[in-house]
Amino acid sequence: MAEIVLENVTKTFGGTVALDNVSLTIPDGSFVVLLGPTGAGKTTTLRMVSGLDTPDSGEVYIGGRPMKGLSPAERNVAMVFQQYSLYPHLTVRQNLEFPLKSPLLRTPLELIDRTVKEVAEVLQIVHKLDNKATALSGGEMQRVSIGRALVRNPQIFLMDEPLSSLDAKLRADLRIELKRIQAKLGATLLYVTHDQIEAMTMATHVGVLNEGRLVQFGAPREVYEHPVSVYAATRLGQPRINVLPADLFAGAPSGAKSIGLRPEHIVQGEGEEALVRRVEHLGDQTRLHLTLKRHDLVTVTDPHTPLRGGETIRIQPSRPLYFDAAGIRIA
Ligand SMILES: Nc1ncnc2c1ncn2[C@@H]1O[C@H](COP(=O)(O)OP(=O)(O)OP(=O)(O)O)[C@@H](O)[C@H]1O
Repeated sequence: MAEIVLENVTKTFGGTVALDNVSLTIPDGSFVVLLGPTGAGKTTTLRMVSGLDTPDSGEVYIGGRPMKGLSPAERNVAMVFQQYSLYPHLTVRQNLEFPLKSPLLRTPLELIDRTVKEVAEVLQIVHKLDNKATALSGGEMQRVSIGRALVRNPQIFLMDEPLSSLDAKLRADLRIELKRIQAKLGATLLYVTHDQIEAMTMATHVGVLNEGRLVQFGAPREVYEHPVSVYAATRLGQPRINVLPADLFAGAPSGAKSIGLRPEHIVQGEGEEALVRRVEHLGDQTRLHLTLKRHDLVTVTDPHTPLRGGETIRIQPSRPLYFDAAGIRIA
């Protein structure tokens, strides 16, 4: 496996700057999740690493080697996309064998057999090896797509929203599976998602992109607890961080324009009076939707709270984050 380095990478399409001078080091064996809304530059970053596209300026290194001029095949990276890219007329076994049967590789047949078996075991699809790809469920098809990446034993895995077309239960199962596979192989994985739960649960590092610029890179907990800006703070956390005018509560430092309060960082019992608009019982937790001086906010509370809509409670911040007028964190 290998470290990936992007050094001052810029890519434009016509008038659109897709990546703006991005420098990023993806450590060997890490699971890096790129976060950002549509158009932030996530897929473009993957394409720069894969060799499907090339930077206008800057350089990509894999395992210390500059990648300029090297094709995707020469880079030894494997990609998994949101849409399964299986051959429908082939069996699962044939789909898994396919990447190894490239004449370029000249892989011995016994090795192909062994590798396919090992990968099928890891992905728990051994019993499906002789099924046609079309006879699989969506989750199984995506496992086979991931398997096609795994058999090649690449230096790097690049995954672009591989779980987003699956239902919630399968997504949750495959999240755990992917993390397990990555840990087992010690693979370097660069992963794009809109799903912040995937980011929090799988990533060793997250990279937050905003309009082609990398605005923060660090462990998910680090970005969650110490975001550099409102933008970075709102990328992680469900329910989202409450961003309110700083003067709603006493104690804001000078220059603070807004206060960021994670739902779990609101203490009940004393402080400002807030109206309970709605009590949302989710089973393992209960959310309170509150209104404080005409501002809406969400907090979490005891799952068995007796509170009901229409009541009032007192709240105050614990561990507040403060941001200036430009949204940059100042405290
Ligand atoms: N081939 C292309 N031609 C023209 N513009 C492109 C091309 N590829 C990307 N762009 C533009 O570059 C910007 C970044 O796109 P990119 O696909 O990297 O975003 P993204 O963060 O992956 O978004 P999404 O979450 O929608 O996939 C966008 O404004 C997009 O429209």
